[in-house]
Amino acid sequence: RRRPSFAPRPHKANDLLLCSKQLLLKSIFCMVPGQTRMAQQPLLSLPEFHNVSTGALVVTEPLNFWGGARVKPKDTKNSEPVYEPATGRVLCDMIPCGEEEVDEAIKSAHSAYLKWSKLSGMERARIMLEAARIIRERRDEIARAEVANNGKSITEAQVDIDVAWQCIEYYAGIAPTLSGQHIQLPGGSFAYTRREPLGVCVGIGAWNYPFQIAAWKSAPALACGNAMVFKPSPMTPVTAVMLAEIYKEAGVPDGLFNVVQGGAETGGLLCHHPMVAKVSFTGSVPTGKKVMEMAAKGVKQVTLELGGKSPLIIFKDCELENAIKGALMANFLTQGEVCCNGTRVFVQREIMPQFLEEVVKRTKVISVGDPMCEETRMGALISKPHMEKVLGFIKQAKEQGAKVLCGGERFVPSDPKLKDGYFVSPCVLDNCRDDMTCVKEEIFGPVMSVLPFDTEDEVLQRANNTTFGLASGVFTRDIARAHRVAENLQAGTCYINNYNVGPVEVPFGGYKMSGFGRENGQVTIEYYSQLKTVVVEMGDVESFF
Ligand SMILES: NC(=O)c1ccc[n+]([C@@H]2O[C@H](COP(=O)([O-])OP(=O)(O)OC[C@H]3O[C@@H](n4cnc5c(N)ncnc54)[C@H](O)[C@@H]3O)[C@@H](O)[C@H]2O)c1
Ligand SMILES: C[N+](C)(C)CCCC=O
Repeated sequence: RRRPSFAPRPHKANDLLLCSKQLLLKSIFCMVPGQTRMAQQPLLSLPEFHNVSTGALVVTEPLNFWGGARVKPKDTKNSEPVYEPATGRVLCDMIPCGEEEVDEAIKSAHSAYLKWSKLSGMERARIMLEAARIIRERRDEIARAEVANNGKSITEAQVDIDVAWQCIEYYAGIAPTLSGQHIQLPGGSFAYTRREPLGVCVGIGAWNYPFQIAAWKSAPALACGNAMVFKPSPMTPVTAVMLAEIYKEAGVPDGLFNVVQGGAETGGLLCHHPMVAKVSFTGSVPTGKKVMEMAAKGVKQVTLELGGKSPLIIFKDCELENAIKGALMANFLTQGEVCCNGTRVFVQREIMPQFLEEVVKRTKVISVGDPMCEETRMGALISKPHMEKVLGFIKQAKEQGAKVLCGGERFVPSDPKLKDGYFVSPCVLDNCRDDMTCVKEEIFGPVMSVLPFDTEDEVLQRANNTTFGLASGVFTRDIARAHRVAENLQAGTCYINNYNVGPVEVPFGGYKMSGFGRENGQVTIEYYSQLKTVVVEMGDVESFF
């Protein structure tokens, strides 16, 4: 399978016929490649996602992957149902890996690491570029699987998949440039440094960006010559294994990127395993602390990408139209389930009425509904308990004195198949104070808390008055103020006159309890490699003894 990079996949006549038939019937049936008629058996196995619609997907194939193939779970007794957020229907079972399976996956990764780490950066890059190309080619089927599993809108999922292949492409570009330093020493002696891989790295993911997180972790790891065992969230087990298959198809050695399914117990087995050199974790602060503790026992390196409660500061001299768009982007992507969301929106008092009027008007018209539809802008929350938690935060906010300007309720779309979906109408809260729970805690739902402020000093102090430090944002036309505010905000990212843009060239990560280490950008190479110093004596040994 070697097509020129970025060449579109050639359509076969049958493909076109089947696609148009499928669109006409608007239903999902099992297709066998090359067949001219559709079988009457409802789908679905993973390779046939192309036109999948909400409520139609059932995933039955094994979701573990090591040794270059999908692996059936050894024991199904701890199996958990995984729900499709838009319908509340069971999508598949998540069957956690036990000790023996985790050990097999890690050993498989180690044997691949021994081969992969001996390749040159150019050789690794070629394979990674091929993986990026395949993801690009299969963007829509991966995005559809992601939507079925996560509930976000197809438009956003497509962007997530694009970011994933861009990330792999970016680190493929960096792989050949990894190099050390040459240091001259007296008498012709010298030293040099080598940037070497760490070995087997573990990636543990959250459920909000399942495929993208797997790419953000594996791309720099593989570029540096490591192997990876990745554990997705038990709520989103479906798409990481697609990435594993794509890496395999691109030509990585069997075992280089592996997927084990499971929750806390499986995560613990990974963190404790003696053959693991590093754990890169994305998730909540409490779990991050546990991961760090477990990794500390084996003195393993750790990257922690944790939660946030980020401030977005809107000064009265801003370009208001952009500030409003920025506030919407800062709060409502992925149903508000985004770690770096700017959920504390500080608005300078003089422009508060115009800001609120416009932001509420636009929030009310956000189309919430079937996430597979191109027109939908907000899908369903990840789970019923999570939806209830978000609604609980809104109820508590009202009790504490906040005023709901719009949304904040369970939403039941008119389409009957979505009646049990986990939809919440996007919510804007006014009359907020810094001491309210909705302003202090990460809600991880479509809830924007708006807070008035008067001066720059005051807002900086309030913006920084949090244990989190993932992201921040400022809207102003005053260039000096923008950079001054960026300098003084205690956060790993500060967006000036925009929010939630995430090019893969740009490092991403937290300050304070939002974690440490970085993903994306050149700097992440340092988190997936170690530096060896080689000292070369050209003369005789001078001994004191
Ligand atoms: N900073 C970032 O880049 C980023 C990105 C996405 C999500 N998040 C954060 O993630 C959180 C939401 O995700 P979540 O609910 O999946 O988080 P979570 O902490 O509950 O779970 C994250 C992952 O950790 C695993 N896990 C749970 N207990 C474990 C243990 N004891 N040992 C090892 N692994 C364990 C889970 O199975 C899951 O794969 C939010 O706080 C959000 O802000 C951060
Ligand atoms: C919204 N961004 C910029 C893609 C970041 C997503 C990171 C994870 O929640």
